[in-house]
Amino acid sequence: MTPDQRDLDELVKRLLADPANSDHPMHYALSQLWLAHRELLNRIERITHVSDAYQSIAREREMSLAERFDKQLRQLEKVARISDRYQQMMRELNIALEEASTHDVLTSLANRRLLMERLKAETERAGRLQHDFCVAMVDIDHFKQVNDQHGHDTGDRVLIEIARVMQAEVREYDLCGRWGGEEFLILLPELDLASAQVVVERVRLGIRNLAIRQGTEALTITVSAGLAAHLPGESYSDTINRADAALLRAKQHGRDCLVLAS
Ligand SMILES: Nc1nc2c(ncn2[C@@H]2O[C@H](COP(=O)(O)OP(=O)(O)OP(=O)(O)O)[C@@H](O)[C@H]2O)c(=O)[nH]1
Repeated sequence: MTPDQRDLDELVKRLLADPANSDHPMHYALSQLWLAHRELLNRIERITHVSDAYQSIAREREMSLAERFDKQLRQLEKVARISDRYQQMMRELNIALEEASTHDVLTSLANRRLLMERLKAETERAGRLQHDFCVAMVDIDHFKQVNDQHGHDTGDRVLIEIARVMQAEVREYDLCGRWGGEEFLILLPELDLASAQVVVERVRLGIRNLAIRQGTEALTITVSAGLAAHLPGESYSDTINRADAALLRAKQHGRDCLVLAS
């Protein structure tokens, strides 16, 4: 509708609505004309709408086969890209979930669950292939004092640093894990007691040499450790218990040392 038509429309509406014109002899005729006019406009609008839809369908039909094929191909590519992104997201989520369920959040070391799985597998392998393996229990000395004197955040930093040294000092196929609060377990496959002792001593001295910065001072942290070689036929819990008993003796001997299990 043009602006002039709109003005005329408004004027007729006002004239018909004005009570002063209700008795005018042309009032009835004008109102009938007005209704007919509105009806006509509505019909034109509907026809235009249908015609637009029809033209768009006709345009689609006129599209060449190649164009339609291209369009469908583009749509398929889009769906494939979305699906690729979705699958990548799912893969990343799975990796993150796997990592969270098998690793300690603070130190990123193996958690107790992963340690137990590997201990079980190693015990079975040792039984099958007559391989040796050793277990070391490593516990921070007087860690409560570190927390009490320097705060929990510093305590956490100490745990992270110790984990880093452990990882650096063991071999690639050894597994370090956080067994409990300030207690760590090192699984040393295919090593006899004497060779495992060398590795665990290296870890112990590496931790001792850490010198963790705390304000102007450098904290010296020591650990005590107990080491046990898995005996043929024994369960991994028994091996851990013997390593734990050796650790207790290390604590009783004044800490900062490694004791071999009997
Ligand atoms: N900062 C921090 N502290 C922890 C965490 N887990 C356990 N601890 C602390 O570790 C300390 C362990 O204390 P204790 O069992 O008395 O052992 P300790 O002081 O190391 O003494 P010994 O083992 O006998 O040498 C407690 O103060 C716990 O709060 C942790 O994730 N972060």
